[in-house]
Amino acid sequence: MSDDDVRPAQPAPAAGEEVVRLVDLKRRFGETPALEGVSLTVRKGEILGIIGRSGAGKSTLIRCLNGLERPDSGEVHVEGREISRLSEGELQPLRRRIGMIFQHFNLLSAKTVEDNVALPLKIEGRPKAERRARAAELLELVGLSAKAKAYPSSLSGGQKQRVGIARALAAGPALLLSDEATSALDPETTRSILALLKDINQRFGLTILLITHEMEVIRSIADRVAVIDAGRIVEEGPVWSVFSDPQSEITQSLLGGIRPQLPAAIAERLSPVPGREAILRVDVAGDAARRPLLAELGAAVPGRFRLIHGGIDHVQGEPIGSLFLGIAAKDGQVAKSLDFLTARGARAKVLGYV
Ligand SMILES: Nc1ncnc2c1ncn2[C@@H]1O[C@H](COP(=O)(O)OP(=O)(O)OP(=O)(O)O)[C@@H](O)[C@H]1O
Repeated sequence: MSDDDVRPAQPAPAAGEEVVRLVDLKRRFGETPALEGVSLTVRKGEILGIIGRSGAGKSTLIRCLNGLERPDSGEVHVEGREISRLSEGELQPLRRRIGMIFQHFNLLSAKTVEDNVALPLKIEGRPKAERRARAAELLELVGLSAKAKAYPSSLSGGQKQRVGIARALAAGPALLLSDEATSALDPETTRSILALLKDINQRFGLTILLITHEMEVIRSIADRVAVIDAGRIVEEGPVWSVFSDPQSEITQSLLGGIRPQLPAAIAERLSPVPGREAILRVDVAGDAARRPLLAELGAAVPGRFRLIHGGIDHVQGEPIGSLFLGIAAKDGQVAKSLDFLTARGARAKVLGYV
């Protein structure tokens, strides 16, 4: 299919313009605050990941964005238009500017794959021939042309989500909202669906806002990440930057599974009382992660040290990493090593002693 096919039917904002802007969004359910003043923007062509634990407010945020929920206060701008006070009738055309994909796919079981994909166009009253042609193009895009006449029950989870993606793109949306779209899929299928989303984003400049509770999803495809906790955005920034230096406890905890951790056998023996060997955590990003830091440390600071665990990863093409070092706690070697590593742009701290 050509680039024109996924371009929105109405004029879209210029590159870098805000597709979504939320301003101080608040929503309570009785005594329960779901959103406590959320402000964020999504710019054209970017993939913003919103991550948070269960109950953090993610679904409420999405529902405010597509007009299914009205905030108590604050503003929801989609393509420059404030939508939070619009009537149902006024919301209908705007909802077409937002495609959605869901954890459980939400396909109609009594309709064929191609009819599911064409459904948004049928609702718009577009002619049958156009619907057929568009469904065929989209099914080709998601690699499912052979399944056009099949019913959803005969598809795998990954195939169902591909149909969901094709359907979400049918009306040429300005924004794709992904609500835990890979949470029900196995890791390999998850990777293929995320690769498809990234491909669509890069080829057509489609703006994507994805909601997830998995950092791996953010790491794979998002440009920016916003961490939501108890109805507030607690941290936001480019993915590599947040991953390399997470500020909030919740972000650190969400990253726990994918950042190197001190091996349990050593963590259990760790003591705050200075002993034979100091255990250091050294976090590096950008230039500090590109240099031969350990060789330089060995040459600059005399004494014995060992690499216990860690490595360098690449996120959005930026090297970031965490290293755990054991350094002999004598002759000032620990203090000299800390000074040296800090001067080289690393973040180094003593976790304890063994
Ligand atoms: N309709 C509702 N009535 C009452 N409380 C609600 C309602 N919707 C959400 N809440 C509450 O608001 C808070 C935020 O819920 P929300 O569903 O937005 O979180 P979430 O991050 O999407 O969680 P999950 O990942 O489990 O879906 C929770 O405390 C939830 O119990």
